[in-house]
Amino acid sequence: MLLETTDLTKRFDGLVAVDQVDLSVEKGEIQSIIGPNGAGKTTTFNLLTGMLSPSDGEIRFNGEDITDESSEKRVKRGISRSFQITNIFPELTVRKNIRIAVQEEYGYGWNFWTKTEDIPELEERTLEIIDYVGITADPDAEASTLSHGEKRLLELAIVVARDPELIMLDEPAAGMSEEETKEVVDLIHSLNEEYTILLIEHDIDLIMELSDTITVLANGAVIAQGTPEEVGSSDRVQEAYLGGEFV
Ligand SMILES: Nc1ncnc2c1ncn2[C@@H]1O[C@H](COP(=O)(O)OP(=O)(O)OP(=O)(O)O)[C@@H](O)[C@H]1O
Repeated sequence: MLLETTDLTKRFDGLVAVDQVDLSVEKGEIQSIIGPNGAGKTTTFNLLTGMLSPSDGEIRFNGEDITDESSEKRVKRGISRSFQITNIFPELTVRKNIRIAVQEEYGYGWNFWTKTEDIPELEERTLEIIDYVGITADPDAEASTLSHGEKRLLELAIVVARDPELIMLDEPAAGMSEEETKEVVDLIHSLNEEYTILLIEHDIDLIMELSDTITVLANGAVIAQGTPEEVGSSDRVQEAYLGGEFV
């Protein structure tokens, strides 16, 4: 198992946002975490990336206990999360945004004044990633000038640059047109040839199409886990979604 949690729990004062969640993410799969608003999806992601510390429970990655590790250490282990665009430096070019992540991965460290344009391996890797992710925008364009869809691609390029094993995607299709959503589906499929994917998403069609496994949360707890077919036919899931979506 690539990623596993046991009894993962997060309490905020009186509220149990994540309630004894057992997750198992297998190497090579696409797993989705779904659930109504406030179900605990984002909090679970924050626990997995180390942005929040659990109140209880354990997180293991490749069999090792990472429950108390820093976010940066988890990134080094290969857990990389795509935030909704917030990883991007808007005033820097597409190329520079990616190169900063490549630099960090290659151990050069970075600051705004480091001259790295002259290091061929960084430039080569940067261009390779632009090509792999399918960014068609001008690499020398300022990130702030990109369309929403292109920004999401840039965000993914930054994630890929950290050479992850597990890519965590936070609503990858949010704010995208139907056409762009199709492209995201294709991109996630092709990312999955190399990486394990864990995603949070509200778009049920996209989830049913992409997922090998779905974990459904409601009020912080797991109410169903299984293939899209299994989860879609669960009465508890139908109830949690007030009928509708899965029918
Ligand atoms: N820092 C916090 N302090 C207090 N309560 C919080 C905090 N973060 C989240 N919560 C609460 O925990 C519960 C779970 O929230 P969370 O954001 O994880 O749900 P979600 O499934 O991601 O929802 P959405 O689909 O709306 O993004 C909610 O009731 C939320 O109000």
